Amino acid sequence: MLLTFDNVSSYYGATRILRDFSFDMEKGQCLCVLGRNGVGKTTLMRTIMGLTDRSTGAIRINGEAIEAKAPYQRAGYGIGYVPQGRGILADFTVRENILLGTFARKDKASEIPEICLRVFPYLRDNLERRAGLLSGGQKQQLAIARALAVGPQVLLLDEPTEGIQPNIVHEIGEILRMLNKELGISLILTEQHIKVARKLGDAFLMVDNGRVVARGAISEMTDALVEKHMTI
Ligand SMILES: Nc1ncnc2c1ncn2[C@@H]1O[C@H](COP(=O)(O)OP(=O)(O)OP(=O)(O)O)[C@@H](O)[C@H]1O
Repeated sequence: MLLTFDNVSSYYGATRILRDFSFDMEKGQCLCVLGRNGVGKTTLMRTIMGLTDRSTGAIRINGEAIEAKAPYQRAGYGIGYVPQGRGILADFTVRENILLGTFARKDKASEIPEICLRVFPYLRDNLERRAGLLSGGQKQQLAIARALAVGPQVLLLDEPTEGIQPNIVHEIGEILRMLNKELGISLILTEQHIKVARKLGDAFLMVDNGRVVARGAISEMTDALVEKHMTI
């Protein structure tokens, strides 16, 4: 298994957000994490990276326990993170933003890895542009490029299509599909667009109130399940 969560609880202060959370995912899969706002999807991503205040239970990457590792060490296991809101540094150039991703690499590469620019020609042609000047879709490309600079075996994407113009949602979806199916990078994504989830996902995880309430192959994600756990 690429990633395993075994009875994980995760906390902000004394508040437990994830509750006895268990799942696993195979290498090469695209896993879609679904659920209403506030149920703990972002907290799941942050728990994988070690960014919540505290967690209990076991987290394994390729069978190796990482729950005691610091966030930068987890990145070194090949986990790239595209946070909600993207976390782009507006005053830095495109080049500088991508280079931030390389700091977590084990080989300490100081050049922009070729893959980042091959996937995103716009970024290749605008390396010295200030990142704050980019459009929403271009900033999302930059956040994905920065995560790719880690050299990831798995990419965590928190609402990659949020705040992006409808015509660009499709484009981001195509890029993610290519990373997953052609380059073999595993994906974990939270997604509000059920259509995008159904198109990209191999497996799903439905979350409600900090718990896994359903999981399985994406073909098993019925409309009834979506209705029950996603409509307000
Ligand atoms: N830094 C924090 N400190 C305390 N509580 C937090 C913190 N971040 C999130 N929470 C709480 O944890 C719960 C889960 O939030 P989380 O952001 O993981 O949900 P989500 O499913 O990703 O929702 P959204 O789609 O709105 O981002 C919420 O009740 C939220 O108020």
